[in-house]
Amino acid sequence: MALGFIKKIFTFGKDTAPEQKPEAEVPAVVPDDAAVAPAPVTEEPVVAEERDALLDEAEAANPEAGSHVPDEPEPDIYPLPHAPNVPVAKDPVAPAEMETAGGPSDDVPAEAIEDPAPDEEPDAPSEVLDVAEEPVAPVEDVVEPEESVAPAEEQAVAAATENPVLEEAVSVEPKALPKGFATAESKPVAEVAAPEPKRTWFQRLREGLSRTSSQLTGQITSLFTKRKLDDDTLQDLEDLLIQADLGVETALRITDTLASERYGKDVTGADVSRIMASEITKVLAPVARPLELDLNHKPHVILVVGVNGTGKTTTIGKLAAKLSGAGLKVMLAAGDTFRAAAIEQLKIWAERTGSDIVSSKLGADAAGLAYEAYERAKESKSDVLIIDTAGRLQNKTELMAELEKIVRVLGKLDPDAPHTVLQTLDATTGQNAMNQVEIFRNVAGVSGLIMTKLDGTARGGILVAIAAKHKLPVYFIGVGEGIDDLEPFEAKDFAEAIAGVQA
Ligand SMILES: Nc1nc2c(ncn2[C@@H]2O[C@H](COP(=O)(O)OP(=O)(O)OP(=O)(O)O)[C@@H](O)[C@H]2O)c(=O)[nH]1
Repeated sequence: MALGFIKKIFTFGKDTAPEQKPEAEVPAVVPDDAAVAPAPVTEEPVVAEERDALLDEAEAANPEAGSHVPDEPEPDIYPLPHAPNVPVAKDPVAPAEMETAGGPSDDVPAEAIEDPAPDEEPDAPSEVLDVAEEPVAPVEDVVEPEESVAPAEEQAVAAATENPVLEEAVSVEPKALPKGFATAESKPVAEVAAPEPKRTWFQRLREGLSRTSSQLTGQITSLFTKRKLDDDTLQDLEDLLIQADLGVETALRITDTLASERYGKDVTGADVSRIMASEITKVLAPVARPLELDLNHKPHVILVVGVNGTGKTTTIGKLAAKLSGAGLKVMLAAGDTFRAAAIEQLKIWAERTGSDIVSSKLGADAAGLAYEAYERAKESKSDVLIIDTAGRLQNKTELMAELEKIVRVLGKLDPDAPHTVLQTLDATTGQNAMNQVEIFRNVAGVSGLIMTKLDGTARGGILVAIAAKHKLPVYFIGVGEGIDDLEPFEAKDFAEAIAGVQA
């Protein structure tokens, strides 16, 4: 086992092991032990100049972007342990609790950080701007110089060498990706842990989609009761499928196949469900793909976008847990500078998952924060940088312009960055998800999707219509609020759940 890897794992000391419950107060994100506290964030003049020039250039390209935020973000970096085999806490604080626990910062009026409901249009509150324009408070969280970490590191290495349990714990290959990810070189994904009993999440998926499936199968059964398959029943069936959000294209695939097999004959609900499942699987199979990481990039940058409340921050936490659990060094960037609670929430996820985090003040320039995060991730040789963004509605011109600016700034740092632009879709949304994909695809170049909340009262049919139209990869599905409730997307499972076919 490489000594260097052991050192890497224990660089930040076991005092900050991820099992620790986060304190209610925000500073709990930073290790208590002064010996592992982070180094003061100092801005090198050359870097600052380059950044400012780049941001100015990006802003000149689109003056609307970032015009409401201050020029100088003040990123704080919170190096946290990233021991790959240290189990992460199973039951994260529910985000609602997190918001309460973190609470708004004292200097921010409560109304400035109110989370707009998903369907509301979040005007940038003037209070947020006021806060952004206030003199910047001194950096609260300080990074300890690297040298001071050495004794703890040595102790940890010694402990690992003496302790067979620890030694075993650090012996897993750091680059074994979790299920659902792949690298360009090796598409097949190695499973790093025994899979959870499939029943658990699959059952939740089925329950979530049961509203769609039971309604649909009930209507189909009554449609074909004592009726042979003719043009009228086919038309009625097509209407039902379209009402279930499956889209015209897939509805026609299903009715065509049914007609070719059983025209003029008796048809049962089971016949239709079987054909539905089969045709939906054909539509979804090409998009059920692993999230491919190009680890030559260091960092591989994942930008996470989507409408408010679709599950961006939670999904980032779940992804970070999978990646850091597999030994990858992960950095998170709290680019949702619009909402104080979102920053606190991401800090908690960083601590839980042993990821590093870069954050800035509420209302800071998100593109500037993305720039800083990239630089920090590069310096610290992070494998993956995941950037959270403010939830925004697609009709908010200035907010969408800000998102464009983030993409442009990252592109200047690495022409291929962001390497993945992930959009989260809320499965309870229905048809509106289609518009969301169209618009975010144009603005941010969305390269893949994650559908969340499939454990709720989901309306998953729209994912089939989106797959048929956009053919964007669907990497994972969210089936709960917990850290492990993110599953690789499987076309057949999903299709059968929608069609109400028994597994
Ligand atoms: N049941 C369920 N809830 C989820 C899932 N994913 C996220 N949530 C919940 O959805 C709510 C919103 O999630 P967030 O991660 O805060 O969403 P966001 O997109 O970051 O929201 P903004 O910060 O407002 O833009 C939270 O209560 C999450 O716990 C999921 O897969 N299932």
